Formats: sequence, structure tokens, C-alpha cells
Amino acid sequence: MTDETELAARLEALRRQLHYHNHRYYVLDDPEVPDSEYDRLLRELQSLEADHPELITPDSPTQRVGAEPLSAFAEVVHRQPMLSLQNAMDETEMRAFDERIRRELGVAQVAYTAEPKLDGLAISLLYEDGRLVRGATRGDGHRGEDVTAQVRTIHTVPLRLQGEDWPPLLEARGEVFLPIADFEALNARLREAGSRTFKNPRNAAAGSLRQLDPKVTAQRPLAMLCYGFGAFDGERPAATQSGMLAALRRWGLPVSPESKVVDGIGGCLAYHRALAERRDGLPYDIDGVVFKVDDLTAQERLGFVTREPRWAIAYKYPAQEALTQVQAVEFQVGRTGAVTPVARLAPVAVGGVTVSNATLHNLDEIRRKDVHVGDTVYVRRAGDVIPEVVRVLPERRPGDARVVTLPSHCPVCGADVVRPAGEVVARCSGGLFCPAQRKEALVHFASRRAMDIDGLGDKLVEQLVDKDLVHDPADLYGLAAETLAGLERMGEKSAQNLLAALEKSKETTFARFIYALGIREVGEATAASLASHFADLDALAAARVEDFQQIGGVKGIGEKTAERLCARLAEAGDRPPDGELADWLAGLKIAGLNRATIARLLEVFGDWSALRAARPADLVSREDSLVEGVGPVVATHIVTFFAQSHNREVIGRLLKAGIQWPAPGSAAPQGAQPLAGKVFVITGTLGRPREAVKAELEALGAKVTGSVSRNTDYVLAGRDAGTKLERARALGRPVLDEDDLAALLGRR
Ligand SMILES: NC(=O)c1ccc[n+]([C@@H]2O[C@H](COP(=O)([O-])OP(=O)(O)OC[C@H]3O[C@@H](n4cnc5c(N)ncnc54)[C@H](O)[C@@H]3O)[C@@H](O)[C@H]2O)c1
Ligand SMILES: [Zn+2]
Repeated sequence: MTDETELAARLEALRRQLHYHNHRYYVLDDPEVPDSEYDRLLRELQSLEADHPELITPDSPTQRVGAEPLSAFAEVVHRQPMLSLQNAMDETEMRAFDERIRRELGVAQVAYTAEPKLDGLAISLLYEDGRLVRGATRGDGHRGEDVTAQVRTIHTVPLRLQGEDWPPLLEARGEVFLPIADFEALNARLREAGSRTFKNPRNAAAGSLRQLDPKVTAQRPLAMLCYGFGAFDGERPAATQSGMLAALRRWGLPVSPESKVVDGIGGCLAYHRALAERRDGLPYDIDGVVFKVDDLTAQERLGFVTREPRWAIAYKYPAQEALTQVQAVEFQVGRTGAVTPVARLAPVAVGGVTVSNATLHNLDEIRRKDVHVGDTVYVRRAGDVIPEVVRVLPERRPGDARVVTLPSHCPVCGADVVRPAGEVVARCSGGLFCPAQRKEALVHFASRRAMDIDGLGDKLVEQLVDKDLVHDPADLYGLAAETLAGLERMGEKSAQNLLAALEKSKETTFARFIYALGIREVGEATAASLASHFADLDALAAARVEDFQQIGGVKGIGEKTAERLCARLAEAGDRPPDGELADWLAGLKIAGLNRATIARLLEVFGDWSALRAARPADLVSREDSLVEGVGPVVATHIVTFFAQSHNREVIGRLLKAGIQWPAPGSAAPQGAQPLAGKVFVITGTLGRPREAVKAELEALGAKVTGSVSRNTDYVLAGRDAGTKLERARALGRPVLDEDDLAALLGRR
């Protein structure tokens, strides 16, 4: 191949790619690659064309602005073309621009208007006799799309101009954009609805404005700011760009409050630098600063080139989006045991910093975005938002790309990783010994409502762990006075105090101890329920998930069906013959009661009399928690926790260190035991801590159990009592409130 054919092929390839990307960006509002990638291709084409001007074709992307208007919209021919802007990527290019302007104008210093370059899409607003008659997109610069109905839905666009001195015809130009927060909210909404999300606020703004149905546009919180004017009939109210902006503002058009006149290149650079400092905090995306020669006569003298005015420039900021490769996906374990995936990226500059990690949030997110190790991804870092993998380019996926899977074991400690059904977050179950969770576990263990170790707060835990003196709670009980006294802000005295507090903490209650273990979702109340349900720690540690649940009622029967069935049974006269009970029930044609359900119903309530005696609550299918607050998810957390041999080992050492609690019932005093032999169940919220009530009942000889059965003598029900109360009623067991109990004990 000769050099010429090679060059021609390259030019052709670049043009083809740029046309393709233009279409995705301008027509579909769904770019495949970030701007940095597009700009790289465009710059390559520009430099090849500069070296070989004879090869420039009129349809080359370097010769045009935007893309042709979408035929679904009516076409608008602009009275004055809507152009693009030349770019400066760095200070050198910016200085070169200023030098050229000064040379051509023959002046020593130029005044420029400066304003942020909002990243949205250009809009032309035509006002005739002060009324908005047309809104149009830029399109290819000559022909745009008529979006009048859509523009009318933008609150900041005035439908009528204010004041008197506006010209009979005015074309205002500005940028339609979507603030970052509204963009995030819009994407969240779209994601929830299962719709396609937008890659960035610019595409979201363009996609929202270019909706055939203006009702959709009306639901998108678009904003608009004017930065100039196009067609203008009549006398201009000012001789400068800034004066014209002031006039637009006076007529009620929104103009950027950041817009300002700066002097010379020094003023430009200072403005650019100052705005860069604030860029991350701005509520909208900007991709640079636009500088325009302020004097309108000078603008006219400078004129235009093919696709851009010669009197304006966009001095760009570093791109906030880039392409890079996912080199690995690692899992990090947080202080609370949450296992989160992090993408390790080939380092890439985004938004002015080098990014080499991006959070992937969780496994669902990885699946939704379909991220594989080896993928080329589109990363975005804008505002204060942490770098994010926006999407994958599946067409660039290498053959050896790997699917990401959740590790079965914690990468830090090796304990099982659990992710209960329906939960998004996966967690390490090695709470008591996982180094990642060490500090959190120790602080919790020592906290007042857990083991109540006075003087052992965050700061001290921090030191003990960082100095490698303590790895798990059991190590606390082996600390020596000399070791402690040597720590920062610890004297002899406080060391002695801490040792005393540790000693004192050894006398505890079963409930406190369970709570102190820091099992996921086992709070104080649940720990108390567990302590009253299980005889001892061994029983708790040996429990299986099923041991926390009790299946009640009849599977498949809901509340409505149960009520209807009971009503029909109550009004039924003759008892059907035993063998025909199933057919008879089917003949009732009760919704929700099919043959399979009937078969199960008869398994539980064998005959006619049992069935007649049943109340709706007895029939409704349910999975009761045997232990208050312990549903299937919490049960899974408890079982997995005790399944970790390291957790059990730490518990063993804690007990060996001397931690103990009174066995249930052992605290019973010798006095009168009016409740001897009575079986109580406590449910709901009582006026006093449940543990205290329980202790009192036990002191009076009662046995307190966790579930209601026919053997239950009394159910003590507090506020918001749930299934246990229902069950008590269904089984006809006496229910007491706290006043009833006091009366029972002869205290009232
Ligand atoms: N990712 C892709 O596939 C892809 C494809 C095509 C274009 N692009 C991107 O689009 C951009 C090129 O588009 P362009 O030709 O519209 O140029 P541009 O967006 O860089 O600059 C011109 C535009 O700037 C806007 N603007 C904002 N503030 C302004 C102000 N104060 N004064 C004047 N104009 C202001 C106007 O809408 C104007 O049309 C590049 O950033 C390019 O990377 C990306
Ligand atoms: Zn772990």
C-alpha cells in the first residue's frame, strides 16, 4: 500500500467514525464514547486535513456543526447560523488566541466577557413583538428542529418579554441544561421504571428537550441561561456583548450570574482559575469558560470561519468522562462487614485527577451494568460525586473477559460471606474476629448497653488495635496494667480503672452478652428475646434457621379467604358426610380455596367439628417468629455467625476469661411464689424493660417462654403486640395487660 492510499483510508475511517458518533450524540442523545475519545478522533482528522488541505471534503465532520435535524420535528431555518466554538485546551492555546485577537485588532489589551460554558444544548428563542414565537435547536447550524412546544414548558423561559425597549424581532440564544441533582434524580426514576438511563446531564437535557411529546419535557426540570443573541431587528441597545447581556436580563431573559467582563489575557486566566476552584461545587456541569470579545464592532471585524466565530473561544476544563479498562474487581470489607466491589481501573485522568478506582456499589449494580473484568468502561467524575463506572462498551469486550462473582469468603478474614435473600448488601459473618470490623466490634462490645466497660471508648480502641495489642474482644481481658499505662493519655490510675471496669463487666446478663457479640441485626430487644427463648448459649449456638420460625395456619390461605370460609361454615346447616367434606368445601366456590388448599386444610383441621371451631386467624397461612424480632433474615445472620469457628473460638475465650450471667430461674428468691408453675409469654412493648418484667415474673415462680401454645397460661401483651397476641386469641389463652397483671398479683 502506498502512503497516499493509507492516508486516504485513515481519513475515511476517521470520518466514518466521527459521523457515527455525531449521530449517537446529536440525534440519539446517547453517545457511545466520552467526549475525550471523540475529541481525540476529531483532532487527528483536523491535523491530517491541515497537512493535506486538498483532501478536505465538504461533508467532513471538521466542516460542519452538529448533525442534521431529526425529521420527526418540523424544520427551522436559522436566520443566522448557529455556530460552534473554537477550543483552547491549555494556557498556551489560550494565550495564542488572545495574541491573534490583539494583532488583528491592533490593540494592546482586549476586554472579554467571560462566563461558564454550560454543558447542555444550544437553543434559539425567537421573540416577535415581545412574544415567544419559536424555539429551535441548533441542528447542523443552518437547519434546526422546531421545539417551540417543548421550550414553552421550561419555567425560566419567558413567554413574553418584560419592559418596553425590546426590538420588534429578537433571537435570544442560550443553553438548555439539567442541574446535576435533577439529573441524578431523573436517572434514579428511569432506572426504577426499567427505562434507559442517560449518561450525563448534557444527554439528559438534550433527550428531554427533544421529546416529541412536550408533556414528557414538562416533567423534566430543565433550566436555561442566555449567553447571546442572533437575529436582531432594530437599534441595538448596547455596543458591547456585556451590554447586550444586560439588556437581555432587563427583558426578563435568564442570564448567568457568573457572566462578567475581564481585562486581557490576565483577566481571562484568573477567571478560568477561580471558576475551576468552584467547579466541583457548582450545581450544574460545565466544561470550560467561554470568552468573547466584548466590543461588538470588533466582533464584526473579526468575523467567522467555517464553523466558528473568530471572536470567541471555549477554554476547556479537564474532561469529566473518560474511557479506561477494568483490570480487576476487588471486594472491600467495611467497618460493619459490608462487602463492596471496587473496580481497579487502568489509571485515567478524569475531571483533573487521576482515577484508578471506582465503586461498583454492589453485585446487583455489576449485573445491571454487566461489568466484566477486562471491559472497556466509561467513567465519570463530576461535582462532588465519587468516580463512577457509567457503562460498559460491550463491543470492546475482549475474549478473555471474566464475569464478576461475589466471593464466598471474606477477603480479609476468610469467614463466610452472606447475602440473605432480598438483601442488596453482602456481609462478612466474622464479626468477632474480622480485622476489617475489629474496631467497630470492640467499640460495640464495650458500649454501655452491651458489656458496659467504662473508659473503653473509640480513642482507646483505636490505639489498642493500631498497636496490635487487641485483635478481638477476648484479648481485652488479658490486658496487663503496664501495657495500658504505656498508652497515650493513659496513666497508672486510668489503667487501674480500666482493669477494674473489665473485671466488673464479667458479671453480666445473657441478653447483654448476646447483644455485645454484635451479630448483624441483633439489637438490644432482639437479644433480650433470644435470651428468654433459649435456655443457654449452647442452645442458641446450636439453633438452625427453622428453629426460629413456626409455620402456622394453612399454606395458601390468605386473610380474605379465611374470613369467607369461616362465615360460610358458620351459616352451614347440615354437616356433610365425612367422606364428602372435600367436595363440599370445593362446592362453596370460595376464591382462593382450590383443591390443593382444601387438601392441606383438611390435613390440619381433620374433621367437621375442628373446622367449625376454627377462627379466621387459625386458618391464615403465616410464618410466625418464635422469637420476637427474629424473622428469616435475622435467623440467617444468627446461624451463620455461630457457624464461624473463629467466632465460636472467641466466645469460648470470653467465657474462659470469666464472663458469666445468672442462669434463668436461679435468681428466684426464696419468698412467696404465687406464680409457681405458670407459663407466661410476653409480647409487645411494655411500660418497663421486658427483661425486668421477665425477671420479676420468674422471681414469682413463673416460667417465661417465647411462643404461645396450648400450655401457655397467660399472655402478657403490651403495645403493638402482633402475631403472638393473635395466636393467643386463636387458642383462647387468657391475655393480660400490665394492669391486669398487677391486679392478678393483688397489687391493685
Ligand atoms: N461523545 C461523542 O460521541 C460526541 C459526539 C459529538 C460531539 N461531542 C462533543 O460535543 C462537543 C462539540 O460540540 P459543539 O460543536 O457543539 O461544540 P461545543 O459544545 O464545544 O461548543 C459550542 C456550544 O457551546 C455552547 N455554549 C455553552 N455556553 C456558551 C456560551 N457562554 N457562549 C456560547 N456558546 C456556549 C453552545 O451550545 C454552543 O453551541 C465536544 O465537546 C465533543 O466532544 C461528543
Ligand atoms: Zn471478614
